[in-house]
Amino acid sequence: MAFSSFGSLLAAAAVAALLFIITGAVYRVYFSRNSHIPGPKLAALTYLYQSYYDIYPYQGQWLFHQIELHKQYGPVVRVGPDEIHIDNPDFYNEFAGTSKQRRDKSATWYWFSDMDQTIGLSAFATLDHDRHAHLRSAMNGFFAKRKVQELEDRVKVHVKKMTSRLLEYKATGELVNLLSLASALTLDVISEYSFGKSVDCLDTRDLGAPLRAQLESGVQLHPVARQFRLIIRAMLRGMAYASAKFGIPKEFRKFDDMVADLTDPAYQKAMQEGEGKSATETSIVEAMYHSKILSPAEKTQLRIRAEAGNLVGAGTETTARTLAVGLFYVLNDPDIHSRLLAEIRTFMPTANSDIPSVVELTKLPYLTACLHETTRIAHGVAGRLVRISPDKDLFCNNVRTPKGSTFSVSHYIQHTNPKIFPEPFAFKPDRFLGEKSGEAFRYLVAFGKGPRMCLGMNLAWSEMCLSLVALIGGVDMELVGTTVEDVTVRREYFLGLFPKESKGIRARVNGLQK
Ligand code: HEM
Repeated sequence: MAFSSFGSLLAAAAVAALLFIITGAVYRVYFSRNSHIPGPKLAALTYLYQSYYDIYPYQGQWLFHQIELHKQYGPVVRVGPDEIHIDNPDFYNEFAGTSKQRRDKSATWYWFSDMDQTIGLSAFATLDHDRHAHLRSAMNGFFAKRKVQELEDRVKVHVKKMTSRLLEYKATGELVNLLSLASALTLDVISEYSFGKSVDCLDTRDLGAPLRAQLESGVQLHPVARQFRLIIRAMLRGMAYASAKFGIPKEFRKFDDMVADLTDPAYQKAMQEGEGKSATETSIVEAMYHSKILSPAEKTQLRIRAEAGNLVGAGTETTARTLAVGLFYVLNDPDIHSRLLAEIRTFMPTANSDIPSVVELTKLPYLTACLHETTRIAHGVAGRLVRISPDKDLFCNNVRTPKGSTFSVSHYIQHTNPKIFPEPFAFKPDRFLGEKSGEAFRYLVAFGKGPRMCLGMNLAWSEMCLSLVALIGGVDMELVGTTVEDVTVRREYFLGLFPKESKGIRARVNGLQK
């Protein structure tokens, strides 16, 4: 008798659980705040729908699936239980917000937010609009145009080293991988900017390949961590604990450990300098330590380390990929190459001449157009950018995005819109020249807009501009066994990755440029 009543109790509990799940599912799909938005029912039901394209059986394919969804459902699509994706270039400013139009970030997407580990305490990972603005204001000055110009000679030192390094390939006859070279440069520059000391990848034989591999495999964790947020957060915390307590498993924490090792001396130096130092700081660690905006709790070594780590993550592959893709397209088209070289020669008469300043180079219209077109076609940030409007509903194509809901846009989709950028997969710098260029400029958003736009835009521009001029003006090289496919984004992990089977952007160096 007791057995049978226990059995009935179990059965009743199972029925109740099932009813709960079914009711929850029906509510999610048909009655929740996003139920009026068109999209696949499965996506409305569970984020596992995204994982199918992001993790298994497909990998890094969600971006491309979104394009298909827009073809089927229109410009506003429900792509998750609480996520809406928007493909309407005229909506971009609404998406980005302003200092007064608040835009939070979503905890689902920014799974690492608030963690002591990784970059969780950085401004980038801060969900709340106002708190983000406060933390970011302590770094704005260091990345402002004037400060980047002031520190331009530092970038030039690395660019010159890169050029010399490239010329060494002539002597050995070995092919150079231009993406590895560009990544070495950007890592060297951003580490010096962040910590006051470069990691000097350009001095290593493999151009810092292990460090790059860490960064590339790190980004591939994101879709998994978004889906299994709690598990991955717990694992990372556990690893940090195990690493601190037993010194293992360090393998998984190389990047964090490297950032910690680099932050420490810069932080100690700032501490020794004491409070109230004037604004002549030479690293972001120092600038933040001496910031008058941040409170002592916001200046702890742990938090400053998160900011510095984020800068290394954000400032390396984005810029390196963009630069390498730009180099590919220029070298791949003899007309573009000779037109650009002729223009560079007006400011840099020989391969051995000094590299002009970015301010001077801004006067070269074709170079500037090549750089704009490069940022469009390279997709430095290919994945969707995600926001929440906490105070107000937003409207796009008469569809309401409820306040509090997560919504996203994708630069890749905007930059390959054929109505704005005809023949979007062709490299055409001329679209950024002349009277008809207004439209292209209006919709070019490579660095984002609004309060959360790229912090490192001026630095990235300076690195790319000086490098393109130094390499095209200084080195005679040709592509070998590299096609457009090798620079085409085929996998998206926020960064746009090239095909797995690609052998890289390879070039032969013939010597100094004529
Ligand atoms: C071509 C190169 C680059 C591109 C295309 C690019 C693009 C972007 C984009 C689109 C965002 C906005 C992300 C979002 O809305 O969530 C962003 C944010 C950011 N970028 Fe860049 N970036 C580049 C280079 C750099 C460099 C060199 C740095 C180093 C300082 C950097 C640092 C950052 C930081 C710190 C953020 C977060 C800003 C915030 O949340 O306030 N980026 N970048």
